[in-house]
Amino acid sequence: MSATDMAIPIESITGLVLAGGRGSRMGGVDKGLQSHLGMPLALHALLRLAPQVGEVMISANRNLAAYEAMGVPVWPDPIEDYAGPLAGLLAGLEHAQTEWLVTVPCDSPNFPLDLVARLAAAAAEQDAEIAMAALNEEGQLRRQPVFCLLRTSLVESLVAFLHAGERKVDRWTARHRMVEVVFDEPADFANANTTDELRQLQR
Ligand SMILES: Nc1nc2c(ncn2[C@@H]2O[C@H](COP(=O)(O)OP(=O)(O)OP(=O)(O)O)[C@@H](O)[C@H]2O)c(=O)[nH]1
Repeated sequence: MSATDMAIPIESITGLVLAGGRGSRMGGVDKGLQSHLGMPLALHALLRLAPQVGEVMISANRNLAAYEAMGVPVWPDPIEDYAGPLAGLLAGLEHAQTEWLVTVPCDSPNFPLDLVARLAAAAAEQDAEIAMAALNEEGQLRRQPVFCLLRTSLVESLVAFLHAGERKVDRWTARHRMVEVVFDEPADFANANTTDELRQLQR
């Protein structure tokens, strides 16, 4: 079996676009709704993710009607005050009807078309509960917690973690069987944190 064979059936994976952040490095705007090549950034991520999974959803905390207009379910964080991407992940885990959930951020429109297949193949091969992308940047591996496939049965573990006031992704994933999946083209994961970075994505 090649590394990109879908070892976990596509129908058993829900895709979640994380768009619930503060966007403070972009002046507090709703990043997912910023225009990129004529479409909201979050819609790019959604359209790229949809063929890789069985169903898709969005995690957002403001302008919910604008996200709902993208035609998929939209869930606000179940924890207030912008607890970070883990809070969006919790919304996804609570609402997904499938065995697996995969997340992508709204601000990274060019992620690989085989992202989910590669994460799923690694999770199945290693019998892992979590498969997380890691970028190989000149020999340094940098984990990408927002590009992550995980079993939805982890929901109770995450609820307990967040309700204990914990917020650090690494501290939570360390409690579970996790496999890192290395991607060698960091440019595929370029994202827009600032207005300048958004302009650069458009080149
Ligand atoms: N649901 C949810 N998503 C979040 C939250 N914080 C960040 N995200 C998402 O996680 C991804 C990475 O977020 P960052 O770019 O690090 O954070 P941000 O809040 O969007 O932007 P900054 O305020 O500039 O750090 C983006 O897709 C965000 O929308 C949150 O509190 N809830």
